[in-house]
Amino acid sequence: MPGRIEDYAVIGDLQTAALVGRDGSIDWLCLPRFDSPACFAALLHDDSAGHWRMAPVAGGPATRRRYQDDTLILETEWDTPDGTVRVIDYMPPRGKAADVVRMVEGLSGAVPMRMDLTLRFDYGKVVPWVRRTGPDLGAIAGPDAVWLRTDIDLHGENRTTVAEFTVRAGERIPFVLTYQLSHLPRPQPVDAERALADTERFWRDWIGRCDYDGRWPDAVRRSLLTLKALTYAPTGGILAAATTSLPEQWGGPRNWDYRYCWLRDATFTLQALLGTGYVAEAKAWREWLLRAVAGDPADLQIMYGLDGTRRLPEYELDWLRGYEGASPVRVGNGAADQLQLDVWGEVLESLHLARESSITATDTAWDLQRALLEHLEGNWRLPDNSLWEVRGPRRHFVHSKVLAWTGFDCAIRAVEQHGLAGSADRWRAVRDEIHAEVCAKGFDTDRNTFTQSYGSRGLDAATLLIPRVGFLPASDPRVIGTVDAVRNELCEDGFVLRYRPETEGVDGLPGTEGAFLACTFWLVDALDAIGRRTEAEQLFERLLDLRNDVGLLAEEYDPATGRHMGNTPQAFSMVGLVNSARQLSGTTTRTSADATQQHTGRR
Ligand SMILES: OC[C@H]1O[C@H](O[C@H]2O[C@H](CO)[C@@H](O)[C@H](O)[C@H]2O)[C@H](O)[C@@H](O)[C@@H]1O
Repeated sequence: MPGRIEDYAVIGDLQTAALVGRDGSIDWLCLPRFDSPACFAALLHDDSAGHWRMAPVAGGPATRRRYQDDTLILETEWDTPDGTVRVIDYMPPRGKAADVVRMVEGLSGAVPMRMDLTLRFDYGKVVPWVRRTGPDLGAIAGPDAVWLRTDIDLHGENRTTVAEFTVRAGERIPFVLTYQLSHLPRPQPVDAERALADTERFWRDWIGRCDYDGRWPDAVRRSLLTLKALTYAPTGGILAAATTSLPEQWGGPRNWDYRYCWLRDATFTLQALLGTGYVAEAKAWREWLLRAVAGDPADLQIMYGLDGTRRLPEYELDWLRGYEGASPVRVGNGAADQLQLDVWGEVLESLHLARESSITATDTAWDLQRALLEHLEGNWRLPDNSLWEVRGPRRHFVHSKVLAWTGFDCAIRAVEQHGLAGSADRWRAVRDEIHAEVCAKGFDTDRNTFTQSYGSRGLDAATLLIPRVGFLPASDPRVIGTVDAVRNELCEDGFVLRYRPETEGVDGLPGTEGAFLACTFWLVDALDAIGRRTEAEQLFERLLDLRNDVGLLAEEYDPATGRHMGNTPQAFSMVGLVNSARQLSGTTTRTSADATQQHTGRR
């Protein structure tokens, strides 16, 4: 059975990622890309949907686990009555093929070990043919082939490949699993020791470029490494998370596929990367963005595939029970076809941010921004699905309008501060109109808080972002009132819900969900911005305590059970950690909000 969501660590090669449980089982792996069908899908069913366990014969959770320094090399150790053993898991930088290496190292005594390898292609549906070919074991079905190379004897048990062996102190026994399209020749397996050194060098070089010198450096570096692991290197696209359908509600049906590039999530990620020295990643993201959104601005999508693919049809995998029975398991994401007005603002903000930093402007980027503004000018009055991608009726969401305001604000500053050509006067008029409308229709004067949508009684954690984008200064009583309202009415045990789903049935789904970790980081930032530093720090420390043993956060947290919920590891959450740490450390924040504050003398 799959472990708790917080039991999983991630390893990856910037094209895909595997989740490794505390019991030594890889329960999630899509090959060859993040968004390919999984060949290990036990996470969403049970072992029979594919898994790869490497553990002492007695099994059970590891005694301790850690990443090797600032790398994505995972070390899992068991102390057993026979001795101590370590399994080192890593995915070397991608050469011709994807490799997962599991190196079993004896630390003391002689530990009896067992390996169980159950390969099931197409998310657990397809049982491959498994054949021994020379030193390799090949598993082939349809387009896919996976090869395992090891010197240890293998045998079959109930459609699972098993190895039983003993590892003695000082021994290192490698198992190398390699993916290849089935019509291609058997791949050259990597040399496990050399691949380990290459993997270590890659991550050390990468983290060596980090210029973060604020507080909580270990937590920030681990978050950055995780964000990098969620980057699809061939295109520069940034994923929301490595998994699909980990539930936001025990038992479902709030289960979604996050293995795609959301413009919103990636914009937040870009801010975290740019603010910590990773300009190359930000450049790659901008180029990805320009390619993905090329064409008619009316066709801008809120999310794309890793390579900019537009069609992401949502369907259900009815042969999988779902994580702890939370069904359905979904692949694809219907939110791709939604109208979410904030995305125009976020794209404009991220391109502005790139311009404000050391990334050279291009004519193409400015042409795109002008086209997006033109579209937004004609459409900002429409109701939409909001950043929360509600599946209920469209509404006039306050956050969507605020982000539309942000889009115009960024463009006006591009003209005023960078001398770019544009209709600043017209944009100023639209910006002011949006501002006036939001303050008139989206603010509840009786309760002194912004609401989720015009005329609604519901609250929305996204209104915590109002001071961040510079829509109102943090000192404005309406901002302070909103922060207090969120703190008092939208928190469970101090952790922030996105909104209360039960209010007005806003998202069109049954049931409720956990606390949203990104929103809780936004509360940290907002508390700090309004001068309540101690409260902000206390909440931040509580969030740090929610990280699992290897520093990862899923999307949500359930205060009732103390468990992670939702897809993992999630960029939104890890970004929240980085940005809050930066803010509480007083490190320079290159967001447009800062530019606004400098520009208008606010704060
Ligand atoms: O709550 C319903 C929606 O949940 C998902 O969206 C959430 O995740 C996105 C990726 O991190 C994020 O950008 C968005 O703001 C979140 O609400 C799901 O992808 C949607 O299909 C679903 O409607």
